[in-house]
Amino acid sequence: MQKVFDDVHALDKRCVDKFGLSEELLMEHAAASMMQYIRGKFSNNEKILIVCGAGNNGADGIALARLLYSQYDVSILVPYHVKSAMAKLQYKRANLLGVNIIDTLSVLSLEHGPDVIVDCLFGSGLNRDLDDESQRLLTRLNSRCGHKIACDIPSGINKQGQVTTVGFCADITITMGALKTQLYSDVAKDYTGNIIVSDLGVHRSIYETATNTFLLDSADIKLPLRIKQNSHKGSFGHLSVIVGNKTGAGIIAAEAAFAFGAGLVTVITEQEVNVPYHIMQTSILPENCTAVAIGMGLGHDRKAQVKQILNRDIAKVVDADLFHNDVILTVLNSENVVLTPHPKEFCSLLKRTKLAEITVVELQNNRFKYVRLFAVNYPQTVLLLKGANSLITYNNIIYINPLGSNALSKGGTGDVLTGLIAALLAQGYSAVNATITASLAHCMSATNYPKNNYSLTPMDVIEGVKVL
Ligand SMILES: NC(=O)C1=CN([C@@H]2O[C@H](COP(=O)(O)OP(=O)(O)OC[C@H]3O[C@@H](n4cnc5c(N)ncnc54)[C@H](O)[C@@H]3O)[C@@H](O)[C@H]2O)[C@@H](O)CC1
Ligand SMILES: [K+]
Repeated sequence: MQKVFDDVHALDKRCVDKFGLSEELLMEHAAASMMQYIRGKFSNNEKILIVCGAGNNGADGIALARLLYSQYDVSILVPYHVKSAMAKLQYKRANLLGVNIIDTLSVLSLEHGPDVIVDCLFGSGLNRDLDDESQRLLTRLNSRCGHKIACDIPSGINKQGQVTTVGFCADITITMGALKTQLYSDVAKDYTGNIIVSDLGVHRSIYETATNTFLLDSADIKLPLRIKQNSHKGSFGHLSVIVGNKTGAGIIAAEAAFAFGAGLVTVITEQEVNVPYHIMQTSILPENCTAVAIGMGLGHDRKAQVKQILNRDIAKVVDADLFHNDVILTVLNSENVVLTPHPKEFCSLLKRTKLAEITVVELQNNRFKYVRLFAVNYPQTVLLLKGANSLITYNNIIYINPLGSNALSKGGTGDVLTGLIAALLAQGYSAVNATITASLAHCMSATNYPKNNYSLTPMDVIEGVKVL
């Protein structure tokens, strides 16, 4: 788990005030870390184009050019007059050294384009929409071949993680000091490439302060591996899955839960459904059940039964249709409840809770803002907002799961996730731990899937969690 920050300006300032570092020293480290990355990957004399803006993001790039000069065939493209004091200083140094400085892309030959393009146009100082010239430049850079590195933040991604017009499409983002939330908006996922952090003169653990946002990784998974031999099916919980009108959703969730370790799984249904032999079925909730999954394919019937089940003091995952029903309000802020909405369902939840009345576009543009709003009002409820980077919140902390894959954009994969979370709740995991592990397992299964990414089925995801 790594720390993530909304803004690192205060952390930069703290380095200067508390540890006596200077802005120049921080910048030297930023440039050196990009140099190290390039040296580790590219041989001498490769062609490197560094595109530098007027502020300190540009200054990082100009300093990088100085460090790479003579070992590589370096050019810096400076399309606007440098403005910040550091950019002016770095520009003067690069000039004295004889670095090739150009002001337009067209002077570079198309046939022998650069092997590496480093984007240092805008970083954290982007404070307005890109003008036509910057848009054209970024579009042309994106269309060029070559390994693409973004310095700090891909140009065009704003503070909220939105790309309003064009953004630099990087293979890797080398971000300065610490991870930033804007790099983990859903939109940003198509621009950042891999993300690594550069130290800025002190080790990252010293640079970073306290935060309430964390980035999950595969090491955070805690699989329900069985330890004790002296066990029986009851040792691993009994999950009830409420099956609704669309019976497939509940059956997929039940299958997923069985594969993820639940000792017993029963589907609760008023009609006879076709389930595998190892899944039981009945019409009322068994007394000994240890968790419930409800909402998937439910439709809007059975209101009395749904209310009764939601009122039972038992761990539950609530999904899908229930976010469009005021009955959801009865479970908010009770312990051991996990909500797993997709963006449209989350908008409905926000409306029902009277926290906000917004469109899906507004939500997607401000995912962190609205998840935090929910978290502040319902700190005891675990929320998992689905997306390219799913956000999980509990107790005012946000966990980002960046491992999502486009292969999961398929009907039925959400039902698998519900089943995985419910399986862990049934086995006694806390709501937040169940959600973190299930969400990671779901994504890791999709990532490990060996066939083409368009072909993944919910059953493949279930198969994948068996071999993590
Ligand atoms: N503050 C520090 O101590 C450090 C800063 N560093 C670098 O400095 C960067 C931030 O530098 P700045 O605050 O100077 O900001 P930037 O360099 O990101 O951009 C600011 C400049 O771009 C202009 N600008 C903003 N939006 C624009 C738009 N849409 N179209 C045209 N021009 C636009 C501004 O007027 C300003 O001239 C970080 O991203 C990082 O790369 C690093 O060197 C590490 C240390
Ligand atoms: K940049």
